[in-house]
Amino acid sequence: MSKSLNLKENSFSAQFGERALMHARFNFYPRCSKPDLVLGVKPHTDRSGITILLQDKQVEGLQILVDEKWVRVPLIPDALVVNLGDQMQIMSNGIFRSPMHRVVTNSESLRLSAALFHEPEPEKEIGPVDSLMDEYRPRLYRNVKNYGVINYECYQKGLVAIETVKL
Ligand SMILES: O=C(O)CCC(=O)C(=O)O
Ligand SMILES: [Fe+2]
Repeated sequence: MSKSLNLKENSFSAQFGERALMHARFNFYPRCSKPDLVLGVKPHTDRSGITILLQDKQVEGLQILVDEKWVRVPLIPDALVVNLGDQMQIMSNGIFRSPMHRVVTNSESLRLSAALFHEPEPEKEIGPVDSLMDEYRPRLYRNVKNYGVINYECYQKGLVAIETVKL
C-alpha cells in the first residue's frame, strides 16, 4: 500500500509499532423472523488498520455503503474480504477509505463469519504520513492514540468515529 503511493515501504507498517494488535471476532447471526426490522450489525466503520474477513460460505449478509446506497458483498467461497479500517484512512490522510458497512439478517438461515482486525499498538500515536500532506492536500486528521476506544465509544453512541478526529 505504501509503494502504491510512492512512499517508503514502512510508512504505514512503522506506525503499527512493535506490539500491533490482532483481534479475532467470530460472528454468529441467528435466523431472524423480522429481517426488515433487525440488523445483524448496525452501520459502522472498522476501528482497525486492516480487517480480513471470512464470510459464511452460503449465506450473504454483508453490505457496504456506496454513494448512499447499500450494496451487497457477494459470496465467493473461501475468498477473504480485505477491508480497510479507520486507522488506515487516518494514516493515509484520507486517500485509502474505510467503508461504512452493516450486516443484514434473514429468516431462512443462520450466518457465520470470522473477522481478523489488525491495528496499531494502542499506546502509539498514529497520524497522517508527513509526505501525504501539503498545501494542496492539507492534514485531514489529528494524531491519535487508542483509536480503538474512540471508535467503540462512538459506535455505542451512534456517532461516526472518524468524524470526531477530523480537523
Ligand atoms: O459478518 C460480517 O460479514 C462482517 C462483520 C463486521 O463488519 C465486523 O465484525 O466488524
Ligand atoms: Fe465491520
